[in-house]
Amino acid sequence: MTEQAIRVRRLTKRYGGRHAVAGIDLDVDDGEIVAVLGPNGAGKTTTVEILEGYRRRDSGDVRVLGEDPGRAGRRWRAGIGVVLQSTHDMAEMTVREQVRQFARYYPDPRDPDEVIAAVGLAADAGTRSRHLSGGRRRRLDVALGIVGRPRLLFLDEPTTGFDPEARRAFWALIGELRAAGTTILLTTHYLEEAEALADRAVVVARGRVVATGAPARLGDRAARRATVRWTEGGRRHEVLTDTPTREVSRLADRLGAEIPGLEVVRPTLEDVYLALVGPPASIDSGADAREAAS
Ligand SMILES: Nc1ncnc2c1ncn2[C@@H]1O[C@H](COP(=O)(O)OP(=O)(O)OP(=O)(O)O)[C@@H](O)[C@H]1O
Repeated sequence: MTEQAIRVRRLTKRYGGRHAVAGIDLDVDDGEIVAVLGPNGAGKTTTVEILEGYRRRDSGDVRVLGEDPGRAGRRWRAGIGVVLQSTHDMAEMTVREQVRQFARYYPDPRDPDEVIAAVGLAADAGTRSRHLSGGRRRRLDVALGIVGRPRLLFLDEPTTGFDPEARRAFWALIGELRAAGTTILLTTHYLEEAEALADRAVVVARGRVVATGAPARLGDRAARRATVRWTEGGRRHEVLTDTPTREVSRLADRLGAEIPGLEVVRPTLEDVYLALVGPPASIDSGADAREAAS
């Protein structure tokens, strides 16, 4: 069944006089994993919460699993799974109790114990959630998001605060959901997360889509350009080029086989992303990557 899971046209939402979402278009096919990337305040959560039916839009056309989330009923809700940014509090209940309770909300849930095992929490099934580490707590959130066997899963910044090991384990879990055919829309600040997980990335800044495409090809032309630097006549020289190999070979003809101080630098995905979204107010690692590349 190839159908569009999400179709959004000209979506807007204002808070007071300010646009949080200023005309977003978004398409997600069935079975696709799409990452919405963007800095703090870009409008990602507002957009996703409108798609989940938790916020009202001001204008625009929104279809999620064929329905308008602003009007859809319980049957529609049973088809979506949601992992919010900040979680509900059932701190005194154990992992197993929470997953079982959530399973009761759905007409055709997965087996709670299988879900607990799938997210790697089998050893913690009897643990109260307030005793779980941040990473394990997030796995429980995912378990609650998938126990209803959703066709479409929303993950809002699922790995914020994870250490690298927990992040990789989480990525593996998403890979399993992908293999099972789940459609996933996730928001993230992490470019490497979009690259690891998503078929397509949609970059949002100031309430608008500023780029869309396969994560590795974001910014496309800019991503293929390279900077060639070398030393000649006691000075550093630099050119920006689409054809660095030809440039280097021309230099070699002119300067001899060993070109003094030769460097060929391609922009990292971080560089391309930062160029798209503007100043990196909230993207510390991006600033580092830029410094390292320059
Ligand atoms: N309930 C609200 N009332 C007023 N303004 C809001 C509300 N929710 C969000 N905003 C504002 O709307 C803009 C977009 O916020 P949103 O949370 O959608 O961005 P985001 O991209 O998800 O950011 P983050 O990565 O920090 O979660 C921000 O300027 C935010 O301050």
